[in-house]
Amino acid sequence: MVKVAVLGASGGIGQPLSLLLKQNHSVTSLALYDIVNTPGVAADLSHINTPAVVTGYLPANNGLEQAVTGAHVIVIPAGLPRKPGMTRDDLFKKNADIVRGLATAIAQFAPQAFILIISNPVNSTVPIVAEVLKQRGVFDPKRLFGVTTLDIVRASTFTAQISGAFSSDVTVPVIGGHSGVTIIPLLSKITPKYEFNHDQIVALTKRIQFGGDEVVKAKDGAGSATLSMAHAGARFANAILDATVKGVDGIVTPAYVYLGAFNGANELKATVGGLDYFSSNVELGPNGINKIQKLELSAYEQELLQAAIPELQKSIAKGVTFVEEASKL
Ligand SMILES: NC(=O)c1ccc[n+]([C@@H]2O[C@H](COP(=O)([O-])OP(=O)(O)OC[C@H]3O[C@@H](n4cnc5c(N)ncnc54)[C@H](O)[C@@H]3O)[C@@H](O)[C@H]2O)c1
Ligand SMILES: O=C(O)C[C@H](O)C(=O)O
Repeated sequence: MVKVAVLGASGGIGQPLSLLLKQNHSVTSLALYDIVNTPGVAADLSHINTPAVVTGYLPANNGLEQAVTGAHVIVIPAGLPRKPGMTRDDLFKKNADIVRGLATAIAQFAPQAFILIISNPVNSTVPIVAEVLKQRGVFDPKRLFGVTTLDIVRASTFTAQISGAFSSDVTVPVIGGHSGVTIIPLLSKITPKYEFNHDQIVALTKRIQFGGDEVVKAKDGAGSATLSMAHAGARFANAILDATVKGVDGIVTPAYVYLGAFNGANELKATVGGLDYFSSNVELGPNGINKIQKLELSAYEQELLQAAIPELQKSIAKGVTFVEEASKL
């Protein structure tokens, strides 16, 4: 059995993400958990003639426990989205609590699962989940991922609009974190190779860093990216399933991870100011992360990294402190 659980499955991301995961024939069980509406979403998806058996859970009757128990992959898009004028960090107060609660249940009922965090602010919510798992002695850094795939998707789209390439053929590694200046697109590493001039690099970098704001502004109070995020979340979840269920070799993709217990982590940590969490290309294997790749940066990208480090430091510390304080209550 290959069970995938989506926590926050009734939301703007949760519903289309669950739809896309229902298309993956490796998935035999799809468990949808939310505080509202999952019976309806599950009934609807369950009529699609793909293998996954869909079940919906609410908090009543140990719904969260049932949703995560036995899950191979758990994807978390639960939590509030931004409105215009807000930063992702403005979501911390509400979403930190939500994510901590979900992580507590995962630690107890699904400690072996691959955990994919979408809820913002990702730069802090991933440390929150890690701290909860550490406190309970079940943290495996190879299995916890902050999903930054939307930045990679945007980077392909925005760069192709300038270079004229087919966007689906373009790969741009995006490293750092998932918020404003912590998002560092490596345009020097774009494939197929393309030489942007400096003004183009500066403009594209800014657009990729603040791509989320474009959607928040256009939605005008109705939330943030949901459909493109569902695409990105499914793409990342499918990569994890391919590596860990089908045994597909050679999958490399950026993700925001804890720098520990896999090849390359210490070397990378030394080049990013000692940060405990960072997004870079990870090489996936049957047990999750095999290796994280080192950075090769242009002079401009090095400047971007220096701007990102203090921001990331603050966001990571905020997540860690939150769990420490909460556990004293
Ligand atoms: N990582 C990324 O690139 C990325 C991209 C887009 C959005 N996001 C983030 O994803 C999150 C969700 O965005 P959305 O647009 O789907 O929001 P949404 O409000 O449409 O959906 C969120 C869902 O979470 C549910 N929820 C709330 N508390 C819960 C709990 N304790 N347990 C389970 N479910 C709970 C809500 O009922 C709702 O259905 C936001 O934090 C947003 O900022 C991240
Ligand atoms: O911008 C947001 O708040 C949502 C998400 O992080 C995004 O990048 O679209």
